Amino acid sequence: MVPKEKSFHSTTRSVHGWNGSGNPNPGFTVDVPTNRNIFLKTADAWMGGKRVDDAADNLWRIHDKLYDLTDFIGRHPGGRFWLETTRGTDITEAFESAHVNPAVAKMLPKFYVREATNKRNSPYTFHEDGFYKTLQRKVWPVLQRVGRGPSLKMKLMADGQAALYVATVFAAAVHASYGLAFCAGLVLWTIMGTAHNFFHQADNFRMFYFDLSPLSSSDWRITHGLSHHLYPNTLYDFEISVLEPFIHFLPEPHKHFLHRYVTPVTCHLTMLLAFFIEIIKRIAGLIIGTRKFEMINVLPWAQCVVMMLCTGSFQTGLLLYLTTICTASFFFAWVGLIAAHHHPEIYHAYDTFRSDPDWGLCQLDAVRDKIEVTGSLFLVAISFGDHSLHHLFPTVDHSKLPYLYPALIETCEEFNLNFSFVKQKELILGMYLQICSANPNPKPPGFPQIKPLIPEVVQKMIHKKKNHS
Ligand code: HEM
Repeated sequence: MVPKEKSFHSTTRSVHGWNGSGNPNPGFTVDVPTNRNIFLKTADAWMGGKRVDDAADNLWRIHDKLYDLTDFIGRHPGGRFWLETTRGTDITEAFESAHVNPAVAKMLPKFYVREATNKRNSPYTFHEDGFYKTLQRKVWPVLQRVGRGPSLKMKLMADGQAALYVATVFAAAVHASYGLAFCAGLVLWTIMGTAHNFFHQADNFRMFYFDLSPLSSSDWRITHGLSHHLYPNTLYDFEISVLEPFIHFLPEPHKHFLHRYVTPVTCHLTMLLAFFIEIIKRIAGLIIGTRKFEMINVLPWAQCVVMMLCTGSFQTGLLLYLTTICTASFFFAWVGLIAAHHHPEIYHAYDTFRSDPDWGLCQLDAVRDKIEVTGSLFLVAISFGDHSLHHLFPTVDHSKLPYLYPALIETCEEFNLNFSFVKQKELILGMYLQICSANPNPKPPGFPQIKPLIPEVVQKMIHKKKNHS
């Protein structure tokens, strides 16, 4: 039954009020994630909410077992951050997707403490004969051959973008040129896409290129890496909740008409100002003590000061900097939102949930890949291409993901899944349609049983693999 209550301001009420299929967060034991609808949505608040919902004491939960990884934090090859941050939570999805190497799971018994007494909050499964574990087994020999880390081209691209950004910022400041400040913004947008590839991996200096923007790589490791990636388009996806009330992607049956028909226009203003809102949140967090000061977060201010010093004018320097970050903000947000996740045919909370909650299948339900960028490392990096594979193997460098297509397509065929790419224009239109949508999809998610769209570069790899075997 669809609730009669209409709510414009309060998603708490709307989510609580939903009674269509019992739970807008199907499969999860918690109906509305703790802290989902608070005013100041931050990475720390999301993690704190998950700690409450997962109830893993002060330990780490993987499947139905609790582990104490305290002594392993400093020795973790992926870096301290991932384990330090996730203490007290269920890390099943993070653990399973971060490590393709089967040797890693064999280390767990050393840290075993006891069985968990409560049911896992998350519905996702990782059965050995399920889609994801089957795919992982096929992918592992490929990764052993090609490696998981960045190629030289990927590293040079990231370093080149960073150098170009610094040069453009200086040029804009020296010439007091708004045109160059706009160009600096475009370069900043591209570098953020590339740096995103690096913050998913073990600690490395290139992930800090992301902090050239007013966004923080350590926050994004949580809000993007641990939230959006592991639970895409669900109520646990921070990248959905943080946009509310400015952009509502979930097809809530009682969505206010302003959210449906006005925000598809005003969302562009939100995209333009998104970085500002982050700056304000960051300052607010520092003032009220919910955020710790990190030296790296000084980078954006330093750029602003450089622009002021070079132009000799507070106002001109500030306006130049604002031009740069508004440009980066708009392109990063818009390209991100049309990249892969939003279309009424892509799974979102409230839609009918699949009957087999294999984590890999649920990832494919919430992602679509655009055909146009496939095969170009630069376009893939700046526009979140190869996105299905990136979601399935987030710690594998983007330069290595294309090698995994034959294994993905083969596993999809084995599981009777008609994996297909889509055209970019469908995802652009889909993003706006999704904002307008208040009709949960009654069909279980999946790919349509029509001729799949596979780019030529991927077809060639599949043929090559078939010829080899
Ligand atoms: C929140 C959970 C975790 C996350 C997000 C995470 C993340 C990562 C990342 C990003 C890497 C680098 C990947 C690479 O080099 O390909 C890594 C490597 C590794 N992690 Fe974790 N990790 C987690 C939990 C654990 C746990 C619980 C263990 C073991 C008890 C573990 C053991 C390892 C090992 C052994 C490696 C090296 C793998 C290899 O060289 O093949 N990790 N992890």
